[in-house]
Amino acid sequence: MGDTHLSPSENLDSTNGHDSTEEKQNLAQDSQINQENDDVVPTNKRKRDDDGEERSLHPLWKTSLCSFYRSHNNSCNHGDTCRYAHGEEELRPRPDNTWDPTSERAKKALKTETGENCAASEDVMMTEAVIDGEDDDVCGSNHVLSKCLGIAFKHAKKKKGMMIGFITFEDEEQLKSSSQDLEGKTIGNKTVKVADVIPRSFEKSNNSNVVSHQEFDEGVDAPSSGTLDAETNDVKLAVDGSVSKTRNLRNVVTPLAHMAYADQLEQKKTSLMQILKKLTRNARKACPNGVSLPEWIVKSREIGGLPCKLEGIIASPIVNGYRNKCEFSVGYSLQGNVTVGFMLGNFREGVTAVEEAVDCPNVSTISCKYATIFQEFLQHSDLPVWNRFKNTGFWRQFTVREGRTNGNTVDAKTFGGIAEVMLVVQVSTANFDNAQVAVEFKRLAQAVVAGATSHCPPLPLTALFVQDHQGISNVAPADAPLHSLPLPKASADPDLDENNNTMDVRIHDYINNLRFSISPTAFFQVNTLAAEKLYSLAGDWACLDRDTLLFDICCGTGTIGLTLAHRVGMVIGIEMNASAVSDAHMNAEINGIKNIRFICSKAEDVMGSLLREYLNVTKEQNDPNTSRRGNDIPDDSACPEPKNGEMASHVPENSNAEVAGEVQKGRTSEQVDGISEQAENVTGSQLRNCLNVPKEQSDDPNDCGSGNDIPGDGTCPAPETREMTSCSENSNTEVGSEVQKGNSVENGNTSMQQFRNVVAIVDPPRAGLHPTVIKALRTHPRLRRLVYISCNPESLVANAIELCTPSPIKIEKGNKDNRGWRNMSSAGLARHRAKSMPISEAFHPVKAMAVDLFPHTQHCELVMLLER
Ligand SMILES: C[S@@+](CC[C@H](N)C(=O)[O-])C[C@H]1O[C@@H](n2cnc3c(N)ncnc32)[C@H](O)[C@@H]1O
Repeated sequence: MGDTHLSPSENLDSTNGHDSTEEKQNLAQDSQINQENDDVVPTNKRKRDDDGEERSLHPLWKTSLCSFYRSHNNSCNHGDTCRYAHGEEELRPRPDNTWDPTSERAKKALKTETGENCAASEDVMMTEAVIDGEDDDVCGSNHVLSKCLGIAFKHAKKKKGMMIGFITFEDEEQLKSSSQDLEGKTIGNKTVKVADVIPRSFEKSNNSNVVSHQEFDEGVDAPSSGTLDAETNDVKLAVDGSVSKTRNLRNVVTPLAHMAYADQLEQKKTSLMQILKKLTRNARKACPNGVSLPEWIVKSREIGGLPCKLEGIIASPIVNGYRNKCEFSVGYSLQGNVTVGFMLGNFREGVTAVEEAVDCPNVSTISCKYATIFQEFLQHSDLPVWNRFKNTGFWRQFTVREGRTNGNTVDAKTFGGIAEVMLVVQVSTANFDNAQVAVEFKRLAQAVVAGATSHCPPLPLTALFVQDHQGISNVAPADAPLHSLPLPKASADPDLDENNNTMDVRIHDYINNLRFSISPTAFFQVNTLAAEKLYSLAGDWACLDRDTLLFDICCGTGTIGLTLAHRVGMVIGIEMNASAVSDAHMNAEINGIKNIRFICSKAEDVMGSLLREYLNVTKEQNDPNTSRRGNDIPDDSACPEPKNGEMASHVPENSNAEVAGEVQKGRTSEQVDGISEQAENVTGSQLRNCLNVPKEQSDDPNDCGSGNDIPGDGTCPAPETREMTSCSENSNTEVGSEVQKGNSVENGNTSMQQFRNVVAIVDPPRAGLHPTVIKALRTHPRLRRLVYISCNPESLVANAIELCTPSPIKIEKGNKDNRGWRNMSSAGLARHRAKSMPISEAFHPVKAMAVDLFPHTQHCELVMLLER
């Protein structure tokens, strides 16, 4: 699941079909390719604005890359910090508009293929994408074509499957000659095919109904020229060139707000049921010939085709003003006024109008008040607001994050329960004079403090940050520069202290009586009280006891693992966002929780290695009679006993190698554990070092040394992945040292203890789990129970298809039937991938439950228990 904050793109998902069929179809049309086993290079021309200014990219590209990547791989792997989601960053030319394969960056990127360190960055996206990809790779760039391709193909030669590259040309002539050069070119055993990218609906020039970007841009500056209806405050949108829709902000942001809450819940439940049925249908279709249908599919007939019972939907404890984080867009209203609010539509549809969020019931009173304060400030600012078409301007986005006191409920009418507020203003300082910027920031701080204290009672105000982001979309990378602005002391509010300008300022919230420290960019569930219910449910379904090793996959600031740590032997949290991991460490510390470790990495890069590392058991250790049991926590009688007999049949007698051997039967080494090449390269010792587990200790599961003798050099080995790099390098050095400090020293003695139950709770971003993670989870026989939490039921279903479809008796060689994958739904792609899953015992869906974290919207969390 992704951060469900009210970003323009996200809060509009429900109505603008972020995941809708319509979008999939559009995405599928991104290029005209439908080839099998060939490298295909869709082409496109670089556009110029009517004023002659060269646009850095064709609007089509703004969403195409990641969308394509997603539709192709069903995951873009970049989570909340995904810049591909908007595609612009990577599609922008480098400042010098060249890609130099001899540069240090390129060399470093290339080194990854040879097993050396990779300092992958945005600029090496081309190669990064190729490295990232697993079966089929996608890359895109409008860097100078030929050099890029040279590098990309060099990687592609070593990879299997199809590779796609999007290329932009300066002019028609270049397009033509390059296409001719490329068409039919062979690289290794692959042949390049060139195809045109199909423009999206609003870009089709022959469609007179479509509102062009230019028109809209003019509409923004001079409202009378746009297709605007100022009287009704509505905008007529040309969608797909034919359908005209009328929207207002309340309908866009909270489309269910007109319904009674009970009816909203009922509607969500009904639509979830429809989505869940796809799991049954697709797993049935994917069930290999000669393999009998699993019992859950057979029994699904008794429950209307559902894969398991949908037990119900848990209501949100509060329905209005529940959001603890709102990301407001900055732009112009339909009347042409500078406005802080939400966008009326999707940029992809050509909509940039921003309207105030006054009538959106999910937004808290405090957030609304701060949006108004900021809006009033902007209306008198000397610096311009961001222009989404020209990619120029200064003020971009305004985020309000709230922290509650323990035990209080959020009351939308007062500020009850909200004790802390953090404001983050996103700006783009490039092209602006430093001195002017400094003056403006000072004025901003004064305005915010004055606005806060002018209320009675004064609005809470804990910190004010500015985030400097030059990219085209507002989705800033995790390492975008962040500065804290000093808040002037306000006489009316003695709590506001001018000295609170350190970067350490955070807000806090409480879940299950634990205190969580939240840094400005870290993920935290937006509906805290409902999240509490979600985590409790996940914990109950996970059947935890002191003999449980819990993997908290995509753990964010550690909330799930930390709230459940007291119920298990040990938690391993895996999270790719460095500041979230840093928060997670702090949260463990402030709550005195020691049996938890956090790993700062993409799950796909470490999951297989971690499972091998932690589940390296001997027969004795696997024997229920000799394994350690927690005495102080009784087993939950509602939970089935782990099937030790079954485990024994999967877990070999002795070594790790034998574990692999068992899984390996009938497969190539590449398939073993389903670990990608790069993940395989993360060795046990590298992980040990990142976890600060000394070799002697981790090699011997019975060695319960104190871990105090860990050499404190604070370095990790040079790993293959960016995330492992992050343990030791560059911007993540701090986190690296956090990881080193972590809890592992104190808990070194539990690091390699064996646990009878091994459970994973996964809570991925909207795109779902990376295929490599799915394979790792599915092919590790000791993992018997998996609780899947998702705010995107479609991706849960897709991942569950892969986890629950029975293996064939024997993997068919040369199963390369990827014809038509471009038009496949996520479920269809999952079915396709399920066919090449290494032979392994499938999970089965046991039960599902919805938890409503997002009243008034169509979104909802879905939890599913999978067992085997
Ligand atoms: C939906 S949030 C869940 C966070 C946490 N479980 C919670 O409830 O607060 C998803 C988290 O996954 C992280 N993430 C995204 N892609 C990831 C990946 N490939 N590997 C590890 N973490 C990832 C994001 O940074 C984000 O913190």
